[in-house]
Amino acid sequence: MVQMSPTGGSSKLALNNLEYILEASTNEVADVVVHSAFSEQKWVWLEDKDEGYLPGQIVSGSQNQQSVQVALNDGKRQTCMLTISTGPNVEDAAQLTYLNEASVVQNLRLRYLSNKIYTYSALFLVAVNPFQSLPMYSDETVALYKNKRRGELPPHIFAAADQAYHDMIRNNENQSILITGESGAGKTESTKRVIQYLTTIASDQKIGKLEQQILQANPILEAFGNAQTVRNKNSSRFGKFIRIAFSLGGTICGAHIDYYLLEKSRVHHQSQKERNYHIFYQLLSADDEMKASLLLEGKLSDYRYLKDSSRVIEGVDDSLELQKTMVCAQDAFLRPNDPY
Ligand SMILES: Nc1ncnc2c1ncn2[C@@H]1O[C@H](COP(=O)(O)OP(=O)(O)OP(=O)(O)O)[C@@H](O)[C@H]1O
Repeated sequence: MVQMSPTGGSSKLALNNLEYILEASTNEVADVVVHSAFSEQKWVWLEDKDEGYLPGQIVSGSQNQQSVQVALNDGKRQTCMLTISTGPNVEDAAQLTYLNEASVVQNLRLRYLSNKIYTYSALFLVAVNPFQSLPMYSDETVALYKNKRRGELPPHIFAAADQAYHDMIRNNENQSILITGESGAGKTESTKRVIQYLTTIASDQKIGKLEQQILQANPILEAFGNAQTVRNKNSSRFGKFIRIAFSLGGTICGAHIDYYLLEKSRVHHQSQKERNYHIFYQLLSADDEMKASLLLEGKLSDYRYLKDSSRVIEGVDDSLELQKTMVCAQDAFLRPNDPY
């Protein structure tokens, strides 16, 4: 039974990914607390003085309305008034009082809206793609996160990289960082930030700009393994396993990139809004001399594997990209014994 009381009170309800405060009006609910939806059927828990928690189901009401009707299992219905609250904002989703999909998503959303794109979820770090350049990856930020314990500073990809580095040194064990997410989520960007962090804190100054050397392999890998898709104009269509080797003293002494699972079917079929691998468009944008040396003739529309695809990527000049690929390829051939 739901207790009725003449005094006012407030309660919380998670609905449609928003957290509401339910306010009891004077002669309605008082100690009724609706905590959270626990399924997509808008089931809610109602706190009850005698029974603890009672399951109820929202039978009418929406975000735009002032109240919702909650049906209890004993057939009674209760009207609850709604006020939208801003909801939780915690650095670790594990700290949420009510752990359900709605409150986790709402927490990520609120943090994202104030440019806090990183949030812990117990052992994991969740990154929300900001799709804009945020001033959070400077050398000063790297220095700030160095040797810090988790929790001392806000969640950050640098904190994850620092933890892996120190666990390796402390336990003398190999460490792995798994970066996963759907296409366009920001995996490649996160990988670059991990490399940036490790090469900054663990490089021997005599060796030079390690980060640049490791990332220098990117143009050639991306030319042959990346393509424009509807989700990401520079989507990696292969998996990458990057191994960074450290000396016993903790400085980087080598790096190796393994690749796997190239999306081969893209070579012969692309949808109209997507492209084949960048390299094809880059080569066809080359000057006449280079095209002749590669026995390339004609335009994109003359090639069966390219003519039905999207042609250009907004903001990308394929001939400039070709130059970067060429520099990268020449570097690789000119320095075959370079450990990096
Ligand atoms: N932390 C970030 N800061 C700024 N922009 C970002 C960040 N992460 C991702 N982006 C933007 O989102 C775009 C897509 O990210 P990215 O290429 O890393 O995704 P991905 O998960 O590797 O995708 P795919 O699986 O398709 O290769 C990037 O080109 C970049 O513009």
